Amino acid sequence: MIIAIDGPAASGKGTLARRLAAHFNLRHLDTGLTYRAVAAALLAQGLPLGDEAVAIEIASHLDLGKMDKNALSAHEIGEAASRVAVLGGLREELVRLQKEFAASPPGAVLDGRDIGTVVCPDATVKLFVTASPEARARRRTDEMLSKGQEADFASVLDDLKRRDLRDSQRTVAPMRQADDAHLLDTTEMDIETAFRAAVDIVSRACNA
Ligand SMILES: Nc1ncnc2c1ncn2[C@@H]1O[C@H](COP(=O)(O)OP(=O)(O)OP(=O)(O)O)[C@@H](O)[C@H]1O
Ligand SMILES: Nc1ccn([C@@H]2O[C@H](COP(=O)(O)O)[C@@H](O)[C@H]2O)c(=O)n1
Repeated sequence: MIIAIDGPAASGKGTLARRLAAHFNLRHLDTGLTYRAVAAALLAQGLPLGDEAVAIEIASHLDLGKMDKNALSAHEIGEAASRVAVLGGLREELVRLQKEFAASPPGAVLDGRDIGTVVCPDATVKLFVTASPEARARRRTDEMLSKGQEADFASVLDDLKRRDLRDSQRTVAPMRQADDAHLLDTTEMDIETAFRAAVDIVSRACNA
């Protein structure tokens, strides 16, 4: 079984993907980390984020099992990831790795922006998880504050909106809801309610 989850930044897709993977005994890949890992390596080497040849080289050596979520979670790395994510050749290389991951038994949950449309177009079930920009900014601000980081709601909201616009308007594999994806709007749902709704969608799709 493959569960494809897409949605905008801080919509809660990663939280749902992790919990669904545990619930259905599947492996999980946060594909955003692959873009973040490449962006972080370019930043660390002081190279321009548009250097596609080096970005592809970095991607070709990426070990999906060694991506450090904590180290890659910084706000500025998310912004840089969204800039490298417009590079078509880099996407080809990362999508190749992501498809390989998805193809290994016993199945997997992948979350990102183009899982239902490009990486796993034949997924067993697809979810497009969203929430209002304000709800997402509130969640991200609270998350940053709880980690002892500085966070200002208004600038987090601006950053989210800018990143969503870039992700949905790029030419290659823009973020969009696949035609056959189930929309899950979690604006008014807490994590538990959203999880139960997602399990319900997946269970019904599997029994259909
Ligand atoms: N339904 C919800 N209600 C309240 N908070 C939530 C909900 N879902 C997730 N959160 C919280 O919101 C924050 C963002 O969630 P998460 O990291 O899962 O989003 P994401 O879509 O994977 O983000 P990104 O695209 O940046 O990786 C986390 O702190 C998470 O605990
Ligand atoms: N399948 C994907 C996943 C991510 N991206 C880009 O990476 C950025 C960071 O992703 P997070 O999920 O960790 O926030 C994101 O803004 C996208 O630009 C992508 O293009 N495709």
